[in-house]
Amino acid sequence: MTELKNPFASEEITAPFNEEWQAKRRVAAAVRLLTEVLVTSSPDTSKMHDIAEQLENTASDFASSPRVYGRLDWIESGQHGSFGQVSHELNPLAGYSNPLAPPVTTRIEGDMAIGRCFCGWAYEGPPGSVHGGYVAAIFDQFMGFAQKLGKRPGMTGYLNVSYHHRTPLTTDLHLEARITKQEGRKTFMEGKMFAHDELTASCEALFIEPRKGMYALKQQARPEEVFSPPTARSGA
Ligand SMILES: CCCCCCCC(=O)SCCNC(=O)CCNC(=O)[C@H](O)C(C)(C)COP(=O)(O)OP(=O)(O)OC[C@H]1O[C@@H](n2cnc3c(N)ncnc32)[C@H](O)[C@@H]1OP(=O)(O)O
Repeated sequence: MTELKNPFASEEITAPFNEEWQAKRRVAAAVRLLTEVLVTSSPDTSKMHDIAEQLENTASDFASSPRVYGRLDWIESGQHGSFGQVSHELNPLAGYSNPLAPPVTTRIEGDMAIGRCFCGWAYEGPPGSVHGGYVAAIFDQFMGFAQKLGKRPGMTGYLNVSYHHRTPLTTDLHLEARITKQEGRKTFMEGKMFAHDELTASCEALFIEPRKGMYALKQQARPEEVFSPPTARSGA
């Protein structure tokens, strides 16, 4: 079971597996900063075109290194860490090496899961507030971690989110979750999100352990095609 052991479950941020991830965390932090600056600044247009060219060159330079697509490929060589360690880095909500991740941090305290998150201006939906889709995504990640309490890890069957108050940007968000019921492969949970002690959102979630267990997912077919993001130059 160590392969899928969850490395998110510490109050401290788990250290990177090796120097490669340490460097990638730094790059990811820089990209996060870039995203924050992009959506909160207004340089003149020609300066922005210059910046875009620099970034395009940086991306090409990056892309010329060996490419690895997907966590299964990342673990294949044994050089980049275990499935859990790679997930810890690349998870789209909690991965320190993935600039899409705010990131969400998580830990277990007794029979509760506790989480923390902080969303900058790039996450704005309603004015000054976190986009509701991101609130749901944060819950999905957090509840997916919290099901660890039940020891039957599975995938989200449903996630019903209630939005009580706006969830503010640039504010420490506190998350709590607990199991309400377990029936065989099914784990039912409830979760809450707070900002400054105010309940902003809550959820009810069902996670279902797949018939053949989570390991079976590793045997399933993986996407074949290499994804090339559209660029402004290609007109998208
Ligand atoms: C360990 C880290 C995990 C991290 C998770 C991160 C969170 C995620 O983003 S997961 C991604 C989003 N979720 C998904 O993609 C899941 C897609 N769905 C599936 O793959 C499958 O439907 C799966 C695995 C959930 C269940 O499939 P399977 O194992 O075949 O279940 P199956 O035997 O049909 O049903 C089991 C039970 O669950 C119930 N059930 C299945 N789906 C649902 C559902 N959506 N809602 C309610 N009940 C359901 C069935 O009715 C059945 O109940 P009972 O035993 O009482 O008859």
